[in-house]
Amino acid sequence: MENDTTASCPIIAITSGEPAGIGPDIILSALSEQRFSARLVVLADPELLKNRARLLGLNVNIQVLSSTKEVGIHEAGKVHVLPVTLGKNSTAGILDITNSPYVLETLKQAGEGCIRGKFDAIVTPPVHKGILCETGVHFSGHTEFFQAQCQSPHVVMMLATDAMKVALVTTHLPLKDVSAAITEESISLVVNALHKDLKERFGIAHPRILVCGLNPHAGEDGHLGKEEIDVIIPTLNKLRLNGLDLIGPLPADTLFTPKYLDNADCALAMYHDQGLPVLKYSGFGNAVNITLGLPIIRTSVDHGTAIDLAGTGKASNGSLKVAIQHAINMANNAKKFPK
Ligand SMILES: NC(=O)C1=CN([C@@H]2O[C@H](COP(=O)(O)OP(=O)(O)OC[C@H]3O[C@@H](n4cnc5c(N)ncnc54)[C@H](O)[C@@H]3O)[C@@H](O)[C@H]2O)C=CC1
Ligand SMILES: NCC(=O)COP(=O)(O)O
Repeated sequence: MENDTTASCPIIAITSGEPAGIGPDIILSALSEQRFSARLVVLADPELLKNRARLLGLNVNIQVLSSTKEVGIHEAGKVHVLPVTLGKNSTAGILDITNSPYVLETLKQAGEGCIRGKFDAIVTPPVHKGILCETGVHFSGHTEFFQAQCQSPHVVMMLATDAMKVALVTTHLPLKDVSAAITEESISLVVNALHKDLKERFGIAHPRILVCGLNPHAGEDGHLGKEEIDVIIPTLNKLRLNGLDLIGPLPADTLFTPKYLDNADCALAMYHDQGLPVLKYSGFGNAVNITLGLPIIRTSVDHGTAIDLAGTGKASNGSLKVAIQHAINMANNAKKFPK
């Protein structure tokens, strides 16, 4: 019976994130404080976790495994680790380029394990994009990393709190490049992927999506920008012919008000800083970041590496707990309704 229960629990891979950031701290505290109904395995250097637990004064039982077959159902205070070796001992709060290959290796192993069915989902604590880029690789985010690894034609970044969901047409793009990236193709791919996953992964039978304009006042009839008239409105009209329930484009400053949000399932922003500040204002510390459109399940936290808090015990683990729980729920749903 115990074995049946164990086998039916999803295996969730948790990467360590940037070793000098708060990733190790929040993994240790979250897995100590709460029991999750899943087999959790952390891809990390065991010494990093042991050192950080000592620094934080956390009494955690860190068990190093050689295979996922050894992972039992999570118990509060126990951390199962599949070892990945750091380039160099990491000091909390001090970024070191020597450890960038380690960070990328944890992501690579997590993605490969998920693609091969060894893991049911990945949860990623934050990485520091800058220190990864300094090795010469272009790393703009986990979203794009897993998109490339899974060879997915298009993915969608969506952040969610209990109160709202916000998805993005463009992800980590310099602002000067956003307008050119708002095309019929990009909007259609994102809207279709979002609609599909809201139905299949979130059980929303008829998703209603609010769509932001790009310009102030959604272009004010073309007087404050033409992207709405030239691209966004015609594309939404075509998508509506397929039965999609799309409201907009609405001016982003009024879309994010209860009148609209209370009557829709998700808001779609045109770019990162149009949508995410609102979401973070409403629920920073308790939101989840989910990559839609991948063949695998990936969730993440709503915050960055918070280098200033690493090793201090002041980092909140709220978002990581929400990200782990979402990954478990999505993995259980995927088992119930295999594609
Ligand atoms: N999922 C990921 O991998 C993400 C990575 N990042 C990366 O993180 C790095 C730092 O980014 P910042 O813009 O400084 O954002 P940040 O989220 O690391 O820090 C912003 C502020 O929030 C505080 N904060 C962040 N997380 C907290 C937590 N769990 N508990 C309490 N306070 C918290 C920090 O102390 C700081 O004052 C960048 O390299 C960025 O690219 C940012 C967002 C997500
Ligand atoms: N603001 C969210 C963010 O930057 C996280 O990006 P990703 O690493 O999840 O792609």
